[in-house]
Amino acid sequence: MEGTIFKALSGFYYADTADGILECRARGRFRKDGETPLVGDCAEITPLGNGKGILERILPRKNEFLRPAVSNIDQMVIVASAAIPETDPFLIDRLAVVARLRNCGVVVCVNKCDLNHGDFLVGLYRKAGFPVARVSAETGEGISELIPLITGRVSVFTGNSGVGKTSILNALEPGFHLRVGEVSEKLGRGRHTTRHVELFRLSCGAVVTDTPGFSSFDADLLDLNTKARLPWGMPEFEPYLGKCRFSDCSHTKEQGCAVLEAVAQGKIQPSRHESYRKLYELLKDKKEWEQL
Ligand SMILES: Nc1nc2c(ncn2[C@@H]2O[C@H](COP(=O)(O)OP(=O)(O)OP(=O)(O)O)[C@@H](O)[C@H]2O)c(=O)[nH]1
Ligand SMILES: [Zn+2]
Repeated sequence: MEGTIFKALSGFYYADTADGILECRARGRFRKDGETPLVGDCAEITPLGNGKGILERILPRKNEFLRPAVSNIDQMVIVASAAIPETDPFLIDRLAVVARLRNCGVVVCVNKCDLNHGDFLVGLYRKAGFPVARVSAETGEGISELIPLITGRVSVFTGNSGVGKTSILNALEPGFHLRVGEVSEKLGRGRHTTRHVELFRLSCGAVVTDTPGFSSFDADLLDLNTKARLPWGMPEFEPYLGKCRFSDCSHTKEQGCAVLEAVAQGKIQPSRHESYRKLYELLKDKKEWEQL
């Protein structure tokens, strides 16, 4: 039978199947082949009775991420805020590049609008072409506009620490006290969490996970192929790609660059191009083998 892995914990994989939830072990072959089942995977499972099963095979993935280790994600919901802690647009841009280059959609969710409307962020990302929801997890404002953006899809909620990811998930599902405050203060430095990754099905039909602690997906950013494909990580660059004077144009400083011209004409926003340039510099000196 087939099942979707929604939780991985201490060597057990919990899969949602037609027969309900099965607690599974992976066949020894997985370890031998260096293959790790991920939360989000669709798997072939042999049921063993008693709610237990064996993972036989992972079906082809639509995408996969390293940190958090999840697969088959439809979209990244990037939670941002113009109130404390303010979100740096460069972070949003970085996350959005990772998502797009992994065949994963992006929704920008500007939270804490009860404290600050975040017009700058809302305008910036609407103009860049992303679906944007403006919400307050505190008052519930805008949450009804977020729901259609996530219904029927698997979303990973991410964004800088304290921006309100968990609060939004709780606002989406009242009474769904998603690991609130499950934070170890003992470790001293900042917020360290020992949470596992888990997919949750909300009653509105959305499947969600929030990233354990904060993940900038930087490991994913530096992964294979990002450098060559970076321009395709910026959706509003697309109409101009292939139209530069030089075919190997980096779109950072060249004469006859169609992307730079679009920036000059106000069709691409300077802050988005600036993020692209920073990412380009970051990835420029990475040799292919270092990116593996
Ligand atoms: N005023 C206001 N406060 C909010 C809102 N959303 C969240 N907060 C507060 O912001 C703080 C952080 O919220 P969390 O939901 O824990 O943020 P998080 O993004 O999950 O944080 P990490 O788990 O550290 O990644 C809490 O004190 C919340 O009560 C909001 O819309 N308005
Ligand atoms: Zn160019």
